[in-house]
Amino acid sequence: MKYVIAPSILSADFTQLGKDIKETEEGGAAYLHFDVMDGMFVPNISFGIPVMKSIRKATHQVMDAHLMVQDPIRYVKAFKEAGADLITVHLEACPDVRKTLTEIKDLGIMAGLSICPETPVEEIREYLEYVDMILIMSVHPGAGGQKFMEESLDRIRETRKMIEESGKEIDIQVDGGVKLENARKILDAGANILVAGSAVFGDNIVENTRKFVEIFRDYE
Ligand SMILES: O=C(CO)[C@@H](O)[C@H](O)COP(=O)(O)O
Ligand SMILES: [Fe+2]
Repeated sequence: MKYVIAPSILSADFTQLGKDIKETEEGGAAYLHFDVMDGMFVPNISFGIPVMKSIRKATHQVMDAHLMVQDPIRYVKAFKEAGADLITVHLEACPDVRKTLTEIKDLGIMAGLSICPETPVEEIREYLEYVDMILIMSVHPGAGGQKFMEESLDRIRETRKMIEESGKEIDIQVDGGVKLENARKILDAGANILVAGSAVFGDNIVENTRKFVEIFRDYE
C-alpha cells in the first residue's frame, strides 16, 4: 500500500501560493489537496476552477480535489479539465451518488467518496465498487485548523475492515486535525493518505512535509 501526505492549500499563504506548493513538493508530498467550498454544502466559500487551472501548470503533484459542494456532478468535468487527477465528492451532497462517481470514472480520473463525522460508515459499503478512495472526515467540513475528532479512529478501522471484506484495493484518506503527533495512530487505524493543512503550512513547509514522509517509512 502507498502512503501519502496531501497538504491542504487552504492553509497556505495565498500571496505566495506557488512558492508554498513548491516547498510541499520538495518535502516529498505526492498529492496536493484542494478544498473547494461552495457556501451551500458548507457555510464557507474557498476557491475553484481558475485557481486549480493555474496551480496545474506549477506542479506535477497529484491534484486531489475535495469538493464540499452541493450536487457536485455539475462541476466534475470542469475540475477534470482544470487538472484534477482525483475528485472526491461527499455522499451527503449527491442526489445520485452512483451516477456522480461513475461520471468521474468515465472522465478517466480517480474517484473518491467522503463522509462527514455524523454519517454512518455502513452507508459507503454499496459504493465501494465505484471508488478509488474513501475520505473519512475527522472534523466537520468547512474550515482548516479544527481539532481531530478521536471517534474517527473507530470509523477508520471500520472502513478498513469493510474494504478488506470487499477484496478491493481502496485508499483511505483522513482529513481534519491531522498532526505529526497523531499521524501514527491514524495510520495504525488503517488510513494511508493523510491530509494536513495547518500542520504543514506556515514556517518550515519543507521540513513539516518531510517529517510526515519519514513517519511513512515505518509503514511501507
Ligand atoms: O476539508 C478540510 C476542511 O473542511 C480540510 O482539508 C482542512 O483544510 C484541513 O486543515 P487542517 O485541519 O489540517 O488544518
Ligand atoms: Fe479537505
